[in-house]
Amino acid sequence: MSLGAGEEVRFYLNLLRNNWLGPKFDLLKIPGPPGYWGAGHIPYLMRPDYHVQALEWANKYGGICRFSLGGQHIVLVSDPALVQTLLGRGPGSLPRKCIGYQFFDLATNHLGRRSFFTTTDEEQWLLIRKGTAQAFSQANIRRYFTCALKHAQELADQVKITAATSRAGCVEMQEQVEMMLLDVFLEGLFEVDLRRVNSEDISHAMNTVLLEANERIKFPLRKMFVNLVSPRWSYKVWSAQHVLGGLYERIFNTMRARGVPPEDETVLWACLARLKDPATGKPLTKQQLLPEIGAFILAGFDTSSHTIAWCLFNIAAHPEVQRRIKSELSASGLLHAGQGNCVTPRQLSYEDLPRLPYLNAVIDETMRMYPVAATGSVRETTAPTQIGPYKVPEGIVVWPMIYALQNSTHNWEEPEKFKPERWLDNRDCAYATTSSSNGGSSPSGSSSSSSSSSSSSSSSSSPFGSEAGSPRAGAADATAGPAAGAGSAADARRARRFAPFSDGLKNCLGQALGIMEVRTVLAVLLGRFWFDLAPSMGKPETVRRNQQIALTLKMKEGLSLVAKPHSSGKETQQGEGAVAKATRAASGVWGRAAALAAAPSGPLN
Ligand code: HEM
Repeated sequence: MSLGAGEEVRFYLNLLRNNWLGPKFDLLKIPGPPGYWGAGHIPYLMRPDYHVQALEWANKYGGICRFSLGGQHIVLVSDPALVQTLLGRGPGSLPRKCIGYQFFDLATNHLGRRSFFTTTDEEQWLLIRKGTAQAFSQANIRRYFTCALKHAQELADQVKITAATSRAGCVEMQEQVEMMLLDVFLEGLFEVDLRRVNSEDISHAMNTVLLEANERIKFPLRKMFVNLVSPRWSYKVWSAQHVLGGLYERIFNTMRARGVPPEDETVLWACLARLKDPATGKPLTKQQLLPEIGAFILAGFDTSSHTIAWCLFNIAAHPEVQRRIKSELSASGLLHAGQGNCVTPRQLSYEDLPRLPYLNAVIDETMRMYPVAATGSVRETTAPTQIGPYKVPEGIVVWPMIYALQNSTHNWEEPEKFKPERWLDNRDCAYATTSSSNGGSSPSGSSSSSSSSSSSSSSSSSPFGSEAGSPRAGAADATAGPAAGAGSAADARRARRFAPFSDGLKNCLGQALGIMEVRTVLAVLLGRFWFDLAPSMGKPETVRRNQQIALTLKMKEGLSLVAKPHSSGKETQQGEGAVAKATRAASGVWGRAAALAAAPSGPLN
């Protein structure tokens, strides 16, 4: 599938038709902000945090509203029931067919070919999705856990050294975590020898290309001007594409050199290497595989690493939350005891991960407030379509926007507040309590109320993917193939107001891996360090204002934290005292837990 001009011609014909020719149905009845003649709302969206602007419109105009990028009309949807329908598997769902996705190809290959993530060819998507689903099975996630744990411990060692040698113990975490998870991905899923990879270069190249892709999404015509207006930037993007292309090619060559993998090998590279072109019956060619390798790398490290960075930000900004996490870790024997050289009483195990309900509530609340795929998942109408009470023509971009779904005042009470407790107090927190049939077009948000009546405790203790009633219920269970849902049929019918991994057939394939990585890295880091925001970050409000979309949501200036190892005795007086108290109080529990837990390889060093 090449990036042909056909796609763009179709796009501009749509613009013509939607603006001047052809029926508009109810399009112009959809409420929305006034825009500029010709440019529509582009000027409003040029800000780096354009998702915040979109949220403001959703709050003001309701669960369905409209704006435009030049002549391209966009219907922004944040009503949970309607989001569910649009992304779902049943009638009313829309295909992921939108010009915006083609810009991801900048990062996945420099040959101009579509990956299964961006293609409109459903056969290509199904071939890859189905053929690689096994790579994300429980057994494999457990296997990748070993790799993630090793790298998380190395990261913790690195943080300790950097904190000891830098001014005021400051460590830049966003980039560190990014590079570390790239290593996990390459080593765990592709079994690449990391000595031959410069993670820093790859990570910088990915960021450069994603920044450019992001600008093109907002202004598709940019491609024509950027070479003229900014040749130096163009060259930088081109070079970055080649750095990424070089990595994908090396991975491909390594895969081919390994030969045909045995049937029982289901790690990602083996699943990819086994794929056959349905047309020829032969293994996929280099041209076919490179974009797919790129798509997995693109999707697989930026997302998890920025989620971890946002969690660390929230934790550092809320000392009371951090103390509670420490006491939970302490009760499980996973908090550094405060003596010796950073030794935790026992090694973190895979089974521990779902058994840390408070830490997991912090992760869920962070993923609600700062979903890294904030601006996913975009869809497009391919025929006149009913969107809630409105009928819209073909070729309209419909945007069930994750950030607006999870942060709008019509879906949540006090959405701007960081409250991990909401996940503990209400096991149905991920779901809207009522669903509208009209798509919630009322600005008052009558479509779905956030008030929760249930107060049963949810200490999600079941393994990943089968946490019925948990935020991830209904998410794809990789073991069951592409379209499978792990939640009950009743859960699948309930409207979700929390979908950080998107929903429906094309939800996140790697979500079990992502969650495992986030939990593992946080448990290891928080077991060893007390984190404060570095003074250079300013107040938490400043960080919130400095959000940036570079396809994923990140902190514009990175995340600088003061990391205080528990052994240094440098924790803040308040923090240290409370943690020590919690540790003593929990020592009885820990004693029992330690006796029960079979620590596989003894204490950490
Ligand atoms: C916390 C971490 C992650 C988050 C929040 C996340 C979120 C998402 C979202 C929202 C989508 C849908 C995007 C759209 O339709 O526009 C998606 C797709 C995808 N994600 Fe993730 N993701 C995460 C981690 C991962 C990891 C670790 C992998 C590993 C390979 C991965 C692989 C994929 C793939 C392959 C797709 C495309 C699926 C398809 O088109 O069928 N993700 N992800």
